[in-house]
Amino acid sequence: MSSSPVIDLDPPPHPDLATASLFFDFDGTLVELAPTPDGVVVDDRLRDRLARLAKATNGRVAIVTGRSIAQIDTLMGHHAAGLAIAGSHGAEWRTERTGHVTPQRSEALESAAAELRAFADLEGLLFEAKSLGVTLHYRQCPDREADTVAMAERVADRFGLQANRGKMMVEVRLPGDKGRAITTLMDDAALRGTTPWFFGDDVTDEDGFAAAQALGGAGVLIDPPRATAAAYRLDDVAALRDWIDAVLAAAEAGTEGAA
Ligand SMILES: O=P(O)(O)OC[C@H]1O[C@H](O[C@H]2O[C@H](CO)[C@@H](O)[C@H](O)[C@H]2O)[C@H](O)[C@@H](O)[C@@H]1O
Repeated sequence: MSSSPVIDLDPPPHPDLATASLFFDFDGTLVELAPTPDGVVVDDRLRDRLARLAKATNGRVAIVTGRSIAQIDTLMGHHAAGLAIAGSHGAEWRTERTGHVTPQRSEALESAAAELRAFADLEGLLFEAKSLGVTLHYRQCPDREADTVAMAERVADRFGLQANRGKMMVEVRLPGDKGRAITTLMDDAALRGTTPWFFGDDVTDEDGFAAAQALGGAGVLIDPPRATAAAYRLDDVAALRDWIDAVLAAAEAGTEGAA
């Protein structure tokens, strides 16, 4: 079987913050991955970086995540209030103008969650309950991957829900994707006509990269080289933090580039 070679991508240039809208995935992009969902570290330097970016872009900074908005609020504290957030892969969102827009949890989701919780208990998986979905994590028992994914896909299919895979996990949830999430946020009067940049690490971020590009912007992969719809790449969370610091330093010194 032949597969096309993966071409490495350049690091992103500095965006023109006067016209850019910046969208960030959370886990693996803004914060380092941890063994468990509750184990991630959100430090004050990250909160400070996001606040300074929001100031420099006139508020056009958003988190676009597979986590629920409630989880981001818990992890970010009151700093989350200053940012737009699309949670649950875009099934819910919150901006200053719209407030929190979210569908109801469906009976199908309740039933699917009960079945998957029982499966997780039996298999020794970490079960994560979220506002509009559930995640089965096999990071602690990678040999359970195939069975776990198969179970999640069966249950999603039976209850008319969406299953998707991510890093060492599979989710069952209400429909949504990060492309739609970015398109929805970009329709806000404050963002319309600006240039979207989306930074993400996981396969579920690929829809977001494609949407950013379709809207005249670009995706930035935060991961080792792989086949991707992103136009640029940085190695990891630390490299993204350094890049943000350089962008902020240039902007705050009044020497910002205009990509
Ligand atoms: O869209 P994201 O913001 O990247 O969220 C995707 C999922 O992230 C979380 O899981 C991932 O991070 C965990 C903590 O570092 C890690 O243990 C796990 O293996 C990763 O897949 C979160 O728990 C999920 O709910 C999100 O959907």
